[in-house]
Amino acid sequence: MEYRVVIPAAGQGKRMKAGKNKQFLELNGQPLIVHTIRLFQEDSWCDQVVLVANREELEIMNELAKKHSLSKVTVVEGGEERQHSVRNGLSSILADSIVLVHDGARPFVPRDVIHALVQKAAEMGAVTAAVPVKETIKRVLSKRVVNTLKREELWTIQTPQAFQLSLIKEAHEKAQAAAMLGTDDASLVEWLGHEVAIVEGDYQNIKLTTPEDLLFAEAIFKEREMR
Ligand SMILES: Nc1ccn([C@@H]2O[C@H](COP(=O)(O)OP(=O)(O)OP(=O)(O)O)[C@@H](O)[C@H]2O)c(=O)n1
Ligand SMILES: C[C@](O)(CO)[C@H](O)COP(=O)(O)O
Repeated sequence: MEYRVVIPAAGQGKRMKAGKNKQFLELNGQPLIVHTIRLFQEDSWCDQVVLVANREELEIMNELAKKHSLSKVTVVEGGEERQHSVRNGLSSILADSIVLVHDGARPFVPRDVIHALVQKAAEMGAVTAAVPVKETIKRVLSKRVVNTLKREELWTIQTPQAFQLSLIKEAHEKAQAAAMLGTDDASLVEWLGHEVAIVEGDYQNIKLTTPEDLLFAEAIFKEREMR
């Protein structure tokens, strides 16, 4: 099977407090974004990697791709919010196909999860990786518990999310026209009224968001080296 992937990497990484875009943080000897791109560069099913970068980082991203022989990469400019960055990335893909959207900040997604998503998207049009919530989740207002949610119905949503290109483009265009902002791409498809399937992801598929996530990342690299 074939797919393309859009990788939004045009954030600021403010919560990481690294003083620079976290995509450039060195992890296990290579920048975070290089680890993430490699997942797709090395996957024979992947035809193209659309890397979305900040305007002032376009050149450095192109240089990184060249230096690390990431030949599938095309770099495009990002936007104000993640959603705008993904929309820009999608608009650079013309031929209808299966497209994945995957955060630049998630370097650990396993290949079998990627392939399961591609297959499910071909069948259903829209699918996201997710893992069951492990903790008890309560709704809280003004530091008072409102109620306890049914844990068996709660899933933590990850990327990749996989779509038929025409469907996710329609969702993004309509969301843009209605000024609707979602924290992920699947929520725009839900908002259109289209069903979104779940493929079981992986608890190691963390998003590097805050400084303690770097400790978890180091541990995952170590564990993988020992396999
Ligand atoms: N305008 C934006 C904002 C985010 N992203 C990307 O979307 C992914 C998930 O976002 P997040 O982890 O929130 O990254 P940042 O926005 O960089 O982090 P922060 O919110 O802490 O500034 C990241 O790979 C980030 O680079 C993007 O391409 N364009
Ligand atoms: C897309 C995402 O990674 C799914 O968990 C997440 O919603 C991104 O959210 P953030 O607000 O950019 O951290």
